[in-house]
Amino acid sequence: MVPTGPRHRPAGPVAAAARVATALSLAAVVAVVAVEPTVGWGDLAWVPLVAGLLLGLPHGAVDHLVPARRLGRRPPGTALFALGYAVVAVLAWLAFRAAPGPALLVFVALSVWHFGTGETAFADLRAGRPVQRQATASLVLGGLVLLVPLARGADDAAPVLAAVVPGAGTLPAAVPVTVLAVVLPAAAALAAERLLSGRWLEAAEVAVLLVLVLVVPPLAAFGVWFGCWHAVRHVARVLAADPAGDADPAAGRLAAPLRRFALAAALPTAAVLAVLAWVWSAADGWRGFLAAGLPLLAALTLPHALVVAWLDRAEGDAPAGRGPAAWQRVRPW
Ligand SMILES: CC1=C(/C=C/C(C)=C/C=C/C(C)=C/C=O)C(C)(C)CCC1
Ligand SMILES: [Fe+2]
Repeated sequence: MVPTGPRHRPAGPVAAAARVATALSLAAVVAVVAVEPTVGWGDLAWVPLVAGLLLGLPHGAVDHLVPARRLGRRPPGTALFALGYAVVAVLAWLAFRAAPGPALLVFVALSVWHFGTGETAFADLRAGRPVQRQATASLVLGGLVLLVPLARGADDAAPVLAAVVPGAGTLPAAVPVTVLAVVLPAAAALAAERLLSGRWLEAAEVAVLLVLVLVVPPLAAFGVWFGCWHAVRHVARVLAADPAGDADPAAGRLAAPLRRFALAAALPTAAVLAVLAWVWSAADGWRGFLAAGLPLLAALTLPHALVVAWLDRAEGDAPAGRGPAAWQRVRPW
């Protein structure tokens, strides 16, 4: 697909998908927040976590097709790329098995970066700006949606972490306190900065996320954010890069691109679900399921984060109107 337009990628194909994704993600988060002061999540707080993790699975399922869609590659290139993707995932899984402690730290750091850059990239595209690197904002946003729930939910996460990293001691109590003391004021400052620069929707979103991570049981907060916010917004970007061209998404017709996405995502998602079903059957409750599933999640996250980082670079470096040559400069292989 060759982008067109004078200065940067037009909001066209992204705009409709981004609007729907914004509405869906905000509605889901507000609904989950509303449950807490009314009926309360109580003992069911693990449901949004596990459901959110499962719901979020397909968002990475067409990663192996993204460069092909962007660059118009033919199947042999795509097959090779999918193979490389799988090799990176297997290597990450082996690293997790060999050194779970350091691997978990790297996984959390990578996740903070991936979640934060996902937020800023989506906001840029939605506003019709080229994707820009915003390191501080990314760290703050990634910290807000992952580190704050982990810090607030340290007691819930402890048995999972103990199972993933056998023999590791408990985290000093100062760690979660420091995380909260740094990330929460930083997020409030980011909301204020966005508001002062006239980016009121982004400011409101940071405020909504602050309420989410402070009000809802922490791991449930992370689950709904992951499945209904991060994944939904990423899928919107994928729909905008629909292989059939810009016409459908640009005209706001999302059903056909969504169908093509669902078709392409079905097999990889089914394969991961089959592995997870086996993990669930062997696990003793949801904590055991998480402990066994985390290395798998981490393994899939590494190639996923790399592909999305490439996509961000492509959507920042290859502004519209420069033709395929501009895209070739940012080929991933
Ligand atoms: C450590 C830990 C968690 C961390 C999950 C992470 C870090 C998920 C990252 C996923 C990514 C980056 C997906 C890519 O799109 C849970 C399950 C919340 C709870 C238990 C302890
Ligand atoms: Fe992701």
